Amino acid sequence: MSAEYTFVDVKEHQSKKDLWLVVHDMVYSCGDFVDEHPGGEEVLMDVAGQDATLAFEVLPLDVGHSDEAREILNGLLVGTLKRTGSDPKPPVTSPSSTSQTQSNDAGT
Ligand code: HEM
Repeated sequence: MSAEYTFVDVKEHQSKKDLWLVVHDMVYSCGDFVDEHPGGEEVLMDVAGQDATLAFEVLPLDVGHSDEAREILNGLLVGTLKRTGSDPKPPVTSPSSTSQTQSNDAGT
């Protein structure tokens, strides 16, 4: 699927059963996966409807998720993110970019 969604669209899916999140400007529908997540449903609910790039890449065990987790994520893809002018910039997650400090409040 290659539909395009804005954050306005993504934010409409914040319930446990209908949970979208953004990782690297791709949009994923994770409702069916929430109960199976080894990290628990709470952390997914925390980023529901938001950019979860940092949460996915960095927070778990300080190293991010495994390749297996990435494959699961791929299977949940519903489209790509279309950023509009006022949207937060994508978080910088490259390990080589430690000198960059960037605040990314994707919340409302
Ligand atoms: C749809 C997106 C996600 C998928 C498919 C996913 C998948 C997984 C998988 C398969 C694991 C097992 C370890 C591994 O293979 O890396 C895991 C662990 C974990 N995940 Fe996620 N995850 C997602 C999003 C998140 C988010 C947004 C957070 C927020 C911080 C998070 C936090 C964790 C934590 C803390 C663990 C470690 C659990 C433990 O072993 O104690 N995950 N996740």
